[in-house]
Amino acid sequence: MSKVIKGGTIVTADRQFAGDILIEDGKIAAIGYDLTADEVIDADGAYVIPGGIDPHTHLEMPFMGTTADETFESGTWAAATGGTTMLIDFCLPGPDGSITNAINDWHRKSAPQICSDIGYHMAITGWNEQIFDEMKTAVEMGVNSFKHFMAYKGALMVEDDEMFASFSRCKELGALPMVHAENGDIIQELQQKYLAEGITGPEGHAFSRPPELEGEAANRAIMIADAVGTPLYIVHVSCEQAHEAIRRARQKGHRVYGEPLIQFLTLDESEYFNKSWEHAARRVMSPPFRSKAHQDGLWNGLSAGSLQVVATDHCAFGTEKKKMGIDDFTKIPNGTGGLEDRLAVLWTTGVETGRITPEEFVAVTSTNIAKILNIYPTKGALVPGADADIVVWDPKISKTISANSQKSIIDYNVFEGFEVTAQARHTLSRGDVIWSWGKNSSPQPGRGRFVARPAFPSAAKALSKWKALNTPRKVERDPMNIPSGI
Ligand SMILES: NC(=O)NCCC(=O)O
Ligand SMILES: [Zn+2]
Ligand SMILES: [Zn+2]
Repeated sequence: MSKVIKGGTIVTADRQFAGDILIEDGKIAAIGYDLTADEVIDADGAYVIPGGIDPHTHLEMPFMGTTADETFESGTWAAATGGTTMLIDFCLPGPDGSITNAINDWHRKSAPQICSDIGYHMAITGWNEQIFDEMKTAVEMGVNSFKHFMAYKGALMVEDDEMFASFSRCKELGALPMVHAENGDIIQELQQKYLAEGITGPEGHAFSRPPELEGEAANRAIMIADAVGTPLYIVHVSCEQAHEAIRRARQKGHRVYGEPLIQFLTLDESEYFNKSWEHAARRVMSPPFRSKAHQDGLWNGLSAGSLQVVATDHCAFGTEKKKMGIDDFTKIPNGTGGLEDRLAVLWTTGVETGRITPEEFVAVTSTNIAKILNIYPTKGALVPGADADIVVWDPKISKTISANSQKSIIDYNVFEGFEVTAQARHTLSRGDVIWSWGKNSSPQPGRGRFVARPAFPSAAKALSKWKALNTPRKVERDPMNIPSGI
């Protein structure tokens, strides 16, 4: 059965125009005027945008001795109700260290639960021949991005030489290396320092992870990627120190991408000084929320193009699990929520204020990451042939964000009380309407699909060519000009 989305203003990453979108067999069949179909979806007075893609989630993440509460079912459903139609989740190696087994484990967990499409990044948390070999298999399984934690010493953290080896393997395979950029060694020292001083509350989390430690690690990761000759994606950029490193690298022609979180654009470190332990602990994530002084730079980066993607790092532990750190902030499971509210909060604080345009909104919530991860234009685009992952985005539907009414499974919301002035009137995933505002939509677990991502995004190919032209070469000397040995 064909559908047509009629009467809306279509917004892509580069323009806005009035038009209709015809959908057939889960794909966009045509974009034009006065199109007809079996079913009409009313977009009158609304925008029509590509479904949001959130490239940074940790559903059911085993972490810090527990597991994140947000499931693949509740997480993909909450995301869909907020206009996000694809998540990219992080696979973590299990006790056997196998990354291919980890990918299959994530398939086993996610497939029966997801109501919309999913992709994976693979975490590299050590280095050995098995990982070297299995990275090739992972790429063949449709995972073309590999995450390196420079923090979480003793758990997920890798050393510089391991990153160099893994980035080199990424280059060989045409895969994208990603980093969590914080100096894990110094964080551990500062954690012990503040605990010894009797600071055990969530404020200690912020004190022990100053922005300088993120900036240093961002510079280090950029240096390693440049030495190898590969692009680099820096996740959850929170501060000016990291953003400045990215700007400098990009001005030198390095292909470095930066991903601020919707939380970092709108919330700040004062949350950690709240007198309620629970309020503060619920907001413990890494890197921590920063002072307001950092927010303007992140916003400017989105409109200037030095930062490309707004994500959420949705890693949601309920309050009961946060209490694991009641006497020691280093034991508070790190992570907050955000995937349900990312688009509405960014639209309200960004587009409605004029900080970003509707086109930039589409770019940073969908199109840019689709290009970076090599799934454009199947995803992140409104063009014939693309998957019909589409949102009728209604700027006149407003709501007050609250844990009491959210679809997310956890018992709090870091955006509690935010008045947002835009919502998904309809969310379509591969042409199926999976959410409609004001209707009693319910999740359809298992209808989502894994989206395999081919390797060799164009940036990696271009960089390889340029590096090959400029690589250091042996100087051929006439033996006559070489002094004989003494
Ligand atoms: N970010 C966070 O606090 N938790 C999730 C794991 C990570 O991304 O570092
Ligand atoms: Zn991280
Ligand atoms: Zn993360």
